[in-house]
Amino acid sequence: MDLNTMPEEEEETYDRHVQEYTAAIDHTESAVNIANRESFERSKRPMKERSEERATSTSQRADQFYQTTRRFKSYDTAKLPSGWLDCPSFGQEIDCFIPSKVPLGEAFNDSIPPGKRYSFKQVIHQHSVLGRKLGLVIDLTNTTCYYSVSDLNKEGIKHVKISCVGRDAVPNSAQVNQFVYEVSLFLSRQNQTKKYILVHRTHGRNRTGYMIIHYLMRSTSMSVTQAIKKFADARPPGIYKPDYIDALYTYYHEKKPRIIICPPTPEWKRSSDLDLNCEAMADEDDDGNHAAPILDNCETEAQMTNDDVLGEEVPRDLVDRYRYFCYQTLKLNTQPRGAKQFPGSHPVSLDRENLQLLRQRYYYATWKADGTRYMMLITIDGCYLIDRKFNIQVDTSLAVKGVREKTHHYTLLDDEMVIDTMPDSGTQERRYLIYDLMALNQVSVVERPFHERWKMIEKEVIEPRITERDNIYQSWNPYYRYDLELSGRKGFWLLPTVDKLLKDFIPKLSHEADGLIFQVLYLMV
Ligand SMILES: Nc1nc2c(ncn2[C@@H]2O[C@H](COP(=O)(O)OP(=O)(O)OP(=O)(O)O)[C@@H](O)[C@H]2O)c(=O)[nH]1
Repeated sequence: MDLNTMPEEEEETYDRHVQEYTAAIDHTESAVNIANRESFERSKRPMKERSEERATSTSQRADQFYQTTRRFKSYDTAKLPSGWLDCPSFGQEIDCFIPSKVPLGEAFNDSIPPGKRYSFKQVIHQHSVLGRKLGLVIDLTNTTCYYSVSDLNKEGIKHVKISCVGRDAVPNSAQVNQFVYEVSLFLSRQNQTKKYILVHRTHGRNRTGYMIIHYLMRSTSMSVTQAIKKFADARPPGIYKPDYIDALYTYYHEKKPRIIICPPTPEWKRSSDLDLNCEAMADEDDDGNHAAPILDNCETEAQMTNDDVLGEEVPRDLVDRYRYFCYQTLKLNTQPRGAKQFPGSHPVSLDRENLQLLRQRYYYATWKADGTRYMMLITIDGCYLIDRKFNIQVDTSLAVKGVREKTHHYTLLDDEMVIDTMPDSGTQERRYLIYDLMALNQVSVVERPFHERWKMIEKEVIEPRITERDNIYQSWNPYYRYDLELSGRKGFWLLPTVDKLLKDFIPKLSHEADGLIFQVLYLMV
């Protein structure tokens, strides 16, 4: 196959334009001679070099061709997304990703000179020439008017739409999570043949880069700076909206180094943003350089409450999968989609009838922190909060992957979210007080005695995180803001020391306590 071969329907128009083109330009060497000479020289070079050269020479020819054909036919480019025509079609591969501008279907042919067309027919063709097989297209535009997915369906390429609404906003966490989820799902189903994922918004820079960088952050140990650079190298100039870059640093708890300079808006985008009066025009499916809407720690401003809705929505499939995992971990029988009720254990009141339980078992005591209970599921894709109604939301202010060599995957904790009010300043801070561990890296530990589980919280969750924090500070990523992670293990006391707990400890707490909890240590024999 050859990149120089256009898909069938275009051949006729293409040929006609080529004839017009060849007639219009002045040649000192005949076309046949040039073709023969080039073909001879090409045959002497290695295969890969040849196909890359073909791609370049095609685009050079297309450019010349476009300049010339413009003289013969006028194309109504006003219908195109601004800057689209001159924006390079796609970038280098980044692992399995190919960042791309939006392919435009045949309905746009009257607006695009043949050499500049970029529909899915060309996309598929061009990548197959480069030896790449597309398996998935992730469309981040907020419209369906650019192309029909029928060409993709015919080729067995999956199409996923994640509509990124909102001119001013970086994609929200739900959209980011859906992106990461779709990619992970796709990759987990790959067989031997590597298949690629084409990701596009309108021009394939800001939102496209933002999403791909999120995936890199969660699946590798790169820092934000490294991931931003990797994307920029593959798809120059990379993300050029400062707000998007800031949002990535905020999201992954990294301080932005001073040397990070946001590239200027590319020329092809700038010139298209000016109307005939040289006034800046608004984009139809892209956004301006507005303030980043989310993720800054605005919590300090508003008064926090236990009833605040924390975290952001996650895709439905993921909710079902995580619910089912909770049921399996807690050894409750159910079908994958039958997990509907919150499965966590619940204390019973210490009434007259239950008092005898204190004689049958050994207990630890702890204060009943007055907050909101969440089970917390840590996966490499993020930290999920599971509330008493069994809703599952992702919380971006909690531990996130991207800075760790090794992270928890499917570790399930039980905790109480409390709001601590600092005695001196009166400022509020959310804290997650972990009081139980149900699964450690996919393995259920509910059948182990509580004192073992409690030790495991310290050994497997808290201590590695502290070590990691120290490594992060000392080594390659001194910018990671560990202080934004607000979790700790809840303290437990042996029953004989309850008096101390009541008189000394509880009065000094920075949050409310409304009683005591007795936790079974093990049965008395
Ligand atoms: N199991 C357990 N629960 C705790 C602990 N600290 C606080 N809690 C909270 O206490 C709740 C159980 O208390 P109950 O009074 O039986 O239930 P409740 O009425 O839903 O709780 P509140 O809304 O806090 O009044 C749990 O669901 C947790 O939210 C702890 O250390 N262990």
